[in-house]
Amino acid sequence: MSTRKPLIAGNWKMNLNHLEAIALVQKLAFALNDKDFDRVEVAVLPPFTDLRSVQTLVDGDKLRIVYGAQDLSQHEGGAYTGEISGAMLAKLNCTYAVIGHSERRQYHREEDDLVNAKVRAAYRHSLTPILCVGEGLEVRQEGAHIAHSLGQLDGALRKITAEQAKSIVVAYEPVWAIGTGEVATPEDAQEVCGALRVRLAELYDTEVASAVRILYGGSVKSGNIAGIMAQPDVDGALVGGASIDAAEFTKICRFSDMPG
Ligand SMILES: O=C(CO)COP(=O)(O)O
Repeated sequence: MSTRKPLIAGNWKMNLNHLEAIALVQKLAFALNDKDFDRVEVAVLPPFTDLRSVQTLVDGDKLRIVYGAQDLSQHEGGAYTGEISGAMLAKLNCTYAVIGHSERRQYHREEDDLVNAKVRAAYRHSLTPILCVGEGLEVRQEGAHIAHSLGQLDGALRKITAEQAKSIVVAYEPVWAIGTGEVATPEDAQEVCGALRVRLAELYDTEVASAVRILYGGSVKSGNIAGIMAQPDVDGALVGGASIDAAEFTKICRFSDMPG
């Protein structure tokens, strides 16, 4: 039995303004209790414009929900119009920063070098990266999904020390399962998550490999979370669409009560 605390993280993507963000976090705080937070770490990942409001609410009401950003700049500051720095996110007490999400790789042409630079920027500001890896449909059909995901992991972790790597969160998100309703089977998720953990042991050591939390993401719902969480190398979920529905996200956080 692993000692890794499960993490259920809601990636809101480009949904909900700051007022809607407050309403959703309030609903989650009302629905979830101390027993839930003892069992599972619950994180929300709202748009940048919501973070200050979420921080104020979490601080003011001493909520046990943690939060983070969906991206950050690799730069420290200066003439980078439209970018948000790690220092700015750290000042808002963000715990996490999502890095290398497939939507950024696809629509913003983020490659492994940039992803690596962002991972390093996150560590400079004591933010925990939620590093996303995962293959598209063609790669899966060729049977190259493991090599592809491991390649993205290798690329992202260049120059990252064992001490740093120990705290990273890796999210395996097969692109063909994102927002499509096409969920990978629990065995598909385990196959790649297990391979990612073996690679962490090769890149570092077994201490790092057994400390790192590896999440699955892609059409996670209350109806499929239990089977996914039953896999030995899956330590949580990165939830998209279902994370902006308070009742549904609450059920996902209570995955141990859901039918498998
Ligand atoms: O991309 C995802 C989370 O980062 C998954 O999105 P969906 O849960 O909407 O498929």
